Amino acid sequence: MLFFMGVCLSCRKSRLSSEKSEQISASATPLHVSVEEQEEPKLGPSFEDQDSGYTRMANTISNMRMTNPIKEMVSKRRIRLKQDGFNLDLTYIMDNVIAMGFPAEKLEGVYRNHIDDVVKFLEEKHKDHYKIYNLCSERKYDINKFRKMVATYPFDDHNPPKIELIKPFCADVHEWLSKDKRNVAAVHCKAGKGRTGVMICCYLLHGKYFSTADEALKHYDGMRTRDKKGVTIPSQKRYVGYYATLIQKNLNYTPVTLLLKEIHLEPLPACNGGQGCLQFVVSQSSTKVHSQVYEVKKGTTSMLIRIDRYVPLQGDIKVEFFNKPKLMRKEKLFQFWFNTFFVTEEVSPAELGTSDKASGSKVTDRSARAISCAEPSRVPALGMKQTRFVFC
Ligand SMILES: O=P(O)(O)O[C@@H]1[C@@H](OP(=O)(O)O)[C@H](OP(=O)(O)O)[C@H](O)[C@H](OP(=O)(O)O)[C@H]1OP(=O)(O)O
Repeated sequence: MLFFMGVCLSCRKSRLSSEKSEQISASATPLHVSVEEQEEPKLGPSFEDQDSGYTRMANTISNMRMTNPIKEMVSKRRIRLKQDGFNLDLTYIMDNVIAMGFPAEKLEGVYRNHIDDVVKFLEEKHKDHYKIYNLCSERKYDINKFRKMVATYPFDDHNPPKIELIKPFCADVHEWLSKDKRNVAAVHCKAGKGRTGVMICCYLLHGKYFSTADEALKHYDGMRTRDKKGVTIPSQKRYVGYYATLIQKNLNYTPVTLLLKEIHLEPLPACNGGQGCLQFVVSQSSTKVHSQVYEVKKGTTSMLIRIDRYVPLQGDIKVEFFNKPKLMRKEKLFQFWFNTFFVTEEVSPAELGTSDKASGSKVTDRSARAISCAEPSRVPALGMKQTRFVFC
């Protein structure tokens, strides 16, 4: 069985939301200069191009003192680059591979890397030899600031990429880095931690810097964060593992169709004091393909969900579980991603027999496959949720 440890998705209380950021005084401007540095900072060329009062207010020590602590608070345990007057949420994972936070514009640049500071850093340190990889599906910026050296491989926050996105990304980075030994790849998403880590780890496997997903993840986690918690979401780690499998076994990914037959849940989410309604939704390519609601009786500790009409699934599959109390809004409990190509564990006749007995039907298919996933619940008290999907 596969067990993955991860952070609780619901513990996101320390977020400095964009709404909050709008309340920060416009005099708090983004600068790359550290608090310690006493001389007047030099700003990047494109920053100076902006003829606004906001820009003119930028060069004061008090502003630096104001913004760097905010940036440091927002970047939490990510390792920052503090060097030569720069103070950026940016880390070298390898000599030529950088992970960094979103190059933000306007007021968001007060609490994240300001795009002009990132431009200035890259122009100063890697002039004509940098290429940016934007992984955010939710946002973009003016690529002219980076001389149009920006490639996008978008996917959603807190989710793994589509499996088909990984190889082109790795091939692109590899081609770029192979062109000139001075070239660097600067990869970012929003925080430059989870999604960035997934893709960088895949590249580290692709480039044969590491041979297993665990080694690549361990390297990334240690380089990017002080608490060694870089890629923490189990589904994201699972996809790094998938890419490692493709490389280790020299496989070409091809979509595989499986029929979803059963879902086993243990322990059961104890919603509403042990009873309630549990809904699960299965999606493929962002389209809902199956949804069921189950009543959970008090004292039930596990559940075997039999799918009456087997659901054909192919490729990247997302399964979400919700607590759906009557007359109240449903609440997401946890979710998993897996890809059907990698569902290879054979189900023993004994396991099929057990689940079969429960339903009273007869199963003769011995080539059934299964995958077990564990994901932390979004409701912290519910802990890790172990789910097993059985296919035929
Ligand atoms: O792990 P956390 O709790 O720091 O979550 C990160 C988020 O911080 P939050 O706690 O929501 O303020 C963080 O959001 P903020 O930068 O804090 O707005 C990102 O969503 C980050 O994902 P990615 O690196 O952009 O793929 C998130 O990282 P992942 O959990 O997706 O790895």
